[in-house]
Amino acid sequence: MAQIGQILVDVPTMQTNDPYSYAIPAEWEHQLQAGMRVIVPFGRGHRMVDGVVVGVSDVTSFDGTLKPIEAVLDLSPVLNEELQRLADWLADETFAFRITCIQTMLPNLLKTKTEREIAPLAAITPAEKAQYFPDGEPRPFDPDKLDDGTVANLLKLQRAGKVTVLYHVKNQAAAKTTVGVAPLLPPAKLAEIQATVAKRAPKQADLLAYLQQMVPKQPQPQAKVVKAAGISSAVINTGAEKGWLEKSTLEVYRDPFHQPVKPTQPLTLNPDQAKAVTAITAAIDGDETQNFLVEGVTGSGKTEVYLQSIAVALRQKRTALMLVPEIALTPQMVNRVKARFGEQVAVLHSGLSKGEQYDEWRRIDSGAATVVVGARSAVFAPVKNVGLIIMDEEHESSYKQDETPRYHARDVALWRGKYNHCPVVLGSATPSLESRARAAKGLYTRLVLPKRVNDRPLPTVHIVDMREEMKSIGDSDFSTPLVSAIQERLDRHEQVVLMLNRRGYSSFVMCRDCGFVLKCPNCDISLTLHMDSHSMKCHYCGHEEAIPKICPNCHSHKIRYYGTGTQKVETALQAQFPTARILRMDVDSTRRKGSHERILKQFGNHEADILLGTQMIAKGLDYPNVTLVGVLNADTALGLPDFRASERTFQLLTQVSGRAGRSTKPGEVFIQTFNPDHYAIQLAQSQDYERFFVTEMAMRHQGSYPPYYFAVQVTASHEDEAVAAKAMYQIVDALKLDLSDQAIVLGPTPKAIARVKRKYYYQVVIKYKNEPDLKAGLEQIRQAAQIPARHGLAVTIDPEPMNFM
Ligand SMILES: Nc1ncnc2c1ncn2[C@@H]1O[C@H](COP(=O)(O)OP(=O)(O)OP(=O)(O)O)[C@@H](O)[C@H]1O
Ligand SMILES: [Zn+2]
Repeated sequence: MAQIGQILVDVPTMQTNDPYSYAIPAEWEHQLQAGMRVIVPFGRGHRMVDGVVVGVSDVTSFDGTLKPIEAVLDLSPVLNEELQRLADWLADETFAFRITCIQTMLPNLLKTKTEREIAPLAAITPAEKAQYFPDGEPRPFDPDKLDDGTVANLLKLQRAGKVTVLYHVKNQAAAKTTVGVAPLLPPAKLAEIQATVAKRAPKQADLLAYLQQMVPKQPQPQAKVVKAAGISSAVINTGAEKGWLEKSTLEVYRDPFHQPVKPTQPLTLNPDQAKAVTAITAAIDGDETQNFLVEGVTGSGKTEVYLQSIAVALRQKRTALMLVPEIALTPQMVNRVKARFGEQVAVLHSGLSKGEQYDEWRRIDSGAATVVVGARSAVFAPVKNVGLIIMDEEHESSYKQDETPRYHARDVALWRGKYNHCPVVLGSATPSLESRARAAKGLYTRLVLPKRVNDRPLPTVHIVDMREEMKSIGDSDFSTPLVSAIQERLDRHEQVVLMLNRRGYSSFVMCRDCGFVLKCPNCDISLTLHMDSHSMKCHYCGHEEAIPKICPNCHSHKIRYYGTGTQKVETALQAQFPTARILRMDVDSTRRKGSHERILKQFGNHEADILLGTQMIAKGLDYPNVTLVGVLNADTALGLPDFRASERTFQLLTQVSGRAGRSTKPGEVFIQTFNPDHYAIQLAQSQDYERFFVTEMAMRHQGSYPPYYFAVQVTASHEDEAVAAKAMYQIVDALKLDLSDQAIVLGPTPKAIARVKRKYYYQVVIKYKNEPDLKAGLEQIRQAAQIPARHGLAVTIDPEPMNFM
């Protein structure tokens, strides 16, 4: 009996979305499993491409045309059964290629070309070790270069847990290294030499003294040795020449969360928290899948509810997955989880090197890590036997992926909850309308934490009408009441958080004579002035050019800056409060790795009085000394042509307000706005989520928007505007929608920013209640969009657009 493998090849096109059959070479028979990666010849030219096994079946004989699998990259599946099913579902849901979905789910290291080694494990017998690892060291593993018998035997050892396969990135250029120093001689010997050189070369004696108290074979960074021993690096070189010490290359571990954290014990829950934990516990124990929406005001202690629920899952020998919006912005949350659960916590985030990511992934896959914390893509972590999935700040739009596959982590979490028979807990102070509406329908059980812990009050929120303020403060960005509130805090040594939703120095540059605005040559967007780099930048494509001194259009010298950015406000703020220590946090100040954490840590240590930032400072911060929050421009989002503009504004204002007065000192908030009567701003003032929900739902109903309607956004882009537009009209025709009452079509229209990176974007938004043929229709469009005749035309389908822009 022979076997054939069903292989999805890594060639994301329509024709290859279904697996191809390949003959399984004899040595891999009954070894090859679904979820393993392979290399196969593809197409007429027999070009070698990567692929993933999705099925294996027995056949009596091969059809003569079947090509054989060229090589097998894994000894065991990198995608377990659950993740394989998830990939199928994901491809279906998001109109993406199956191979693209699989690639999205794997850690980066497994996506790149890697070198493999096979290494002995403790369980190996001396005889086996002698046979396969003659020098006792791991050996390169390339099944292609080994004879079939050896491969088969190594596979057997692997299944018996006696060997393991290690992956190395070929290009380790990204790894940060430094010079390490370790003693080569035992301490007694070093002491002996020290005595002989003490008079003649006191610096060498110092080095020898230091080396004696080092742990053998544990290199320390050279810089550290130089400093601690009080010597120069020339002395280290002498030591190396004389054979006292050995230099080596040390990899610097760059995980900002690797610092040890002080362990914490569970807190005594207040009655609302206890009720929530009890309900979640019952669902972890129960057979039916039950999902929850934890709606808790800012500072109500949601984290403690999560942590104690995770503990319940762990006690049952199950695992837990916790999603956070963005790891870099939530170091406090990661530390809290680590402080409670220690070594068994794995953290997945983009700040890790590929190797570190892969190490964490493997700790999860092997079951060594039982609690996983990570941002959006961590929802694909290979945790098994999941007992609980938590999604903190569930309303955050960063949970939705903006590129293919356009998935929402919430939907993936719900799918995995069902698969694992475990509850999904969505938590927020300001749940998304979708989630709150589903809770109202009974799809989620609502758990409410209506008060802050220890009955601390919510902050007092003031609305500042900037239309009035402008009369006295001119074009300053700070209203009179905000200025005196900041001064008060500085006098009392308390801390201030200021939010401004625009980075850069000013918004745009305009000529006062001819009205010319400097725009990006590639995109339909004006360029932003950046003072730190002394240039004009496009926030969409990264285009950068010099700041104009005269108008490029009319050559007038009256070219001026308009609008406000974080850099400009920082300068103005410093001028107003010369002694205040200010930290700025925006995309520009946090470009370097680890800078988010550093800024937040500095602020947490009260090394600064004011933290000024974009909306990235609104999330999760829990600093007891912050008693004042100021929002400089509450209106930025309100003006956008986005049906979620009010929701986003309400959420952002409520979240950022929630940073004030979280400990014993009460908090105060000033919201500067030109729309003081807008309901989103008024209700953010009273921090009344329920009223906002009811009001906004009425608006959505009136406008036939989600969550009353489902929506799909189809986009076509091409360098030629006419091609993009025409494609959109053809697509709408082809869909044959029932426009009588089930579907509403908006467009085709150019997108809000019609041109990005030299391509024109046209879109259509289809809102529908129940359109049974829509999915099949869209699937067809996806296929039609692949026709080579339409070269350069890209069609994308977003099944749950975050906005219609
Ligand atoms: N039962 C409790 N007893 C005492 N302190 C508690 C208790 N629960 C939580 N806390 C403390 O209250 C503070 C606020 O809790 P936490 O940060 O979890 O709030 P949150 O609901 O997540 O708020 P936000 O949505 O604003 O981030 C924390 O410092 C936490 O340690
Ligand atoms: Zn641009």
